[in-house]
Amino acid sequence: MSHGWGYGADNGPDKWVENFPIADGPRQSPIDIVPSAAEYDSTLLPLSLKYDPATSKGILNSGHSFQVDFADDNDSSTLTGGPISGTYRLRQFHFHWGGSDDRGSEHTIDGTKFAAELHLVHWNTKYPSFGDAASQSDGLAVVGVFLKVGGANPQLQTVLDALDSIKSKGQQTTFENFDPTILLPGSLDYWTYDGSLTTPPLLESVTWIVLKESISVSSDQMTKFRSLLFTPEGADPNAMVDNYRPPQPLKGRKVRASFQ
Ligand SMILES: O=C(O)Cc1ccc(OCc2ccccc2)cc1
Ligand SMILES: [Zn+2]
Repeated sequence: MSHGWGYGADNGPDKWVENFPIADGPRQSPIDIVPSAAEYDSTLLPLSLKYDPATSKGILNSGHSFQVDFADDNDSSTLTGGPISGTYRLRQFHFHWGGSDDRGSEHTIDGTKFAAELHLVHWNTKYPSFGDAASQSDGLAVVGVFLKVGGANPQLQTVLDALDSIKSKGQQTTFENFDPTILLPGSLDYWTYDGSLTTPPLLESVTWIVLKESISVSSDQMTKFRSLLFTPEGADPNAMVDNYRPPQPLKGRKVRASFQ
């Protein structure tokens, strides 16, 4: 049985290049964001995120993270404005987190890691499907939100309460009437740059939109993330922690800021 990619010593981020040579490509993600080196771009539009809670469908343990999936057969939940042109549909959101509160985010700010990072994944409706869009240079737009340890986050808790039902890889359950807007911080100021999926197949199809303002998460809530397993029911249990890729070389890319 081929040993699929993961986050362990034998199949983790340093090994991905063996099966996915694009891992050493020119626009890989995540990156370290250096605010003082980012360029304010006054032509960047405000983000417009319009989500319909009726589009949320279910929550799944993918074996790499957990994700909430959305119906994307119409324009009920979309991202427009910001650095992108046209309309991108919300497909799913998921998180990356650490084995302890001092690490877990994929992007970093001046080298600072956060405890976790939320990714809201959208695809460009100029393409017929998510799968088609995922292989195009302007196919995806991911909004990244840092989770900073502090007070408990009640809005996040509704998601965490569902995790007991999807402890093992492959488990899923319904997750309806959820509006991901409630997970967003007050400010939608952002940095943006051209990058990639942060997991295999590492496709260089993502316009990254990383919010400047974080949302809060308590240390107890972080413990809930770590109760998930990378492994399927019945296998030796392996805690789902440190499911993040470290920052990748910038290779000359510019990071733009929507704010001064
Ligand atoms: O947010 C991220 O981590 C980037 C990312 C976004 C979407 C995503 O979807 C899985 C997937 C995408 C394309 C092809 C196969 C699988 C996988 C990773
Ligand atoms: Zn992600």
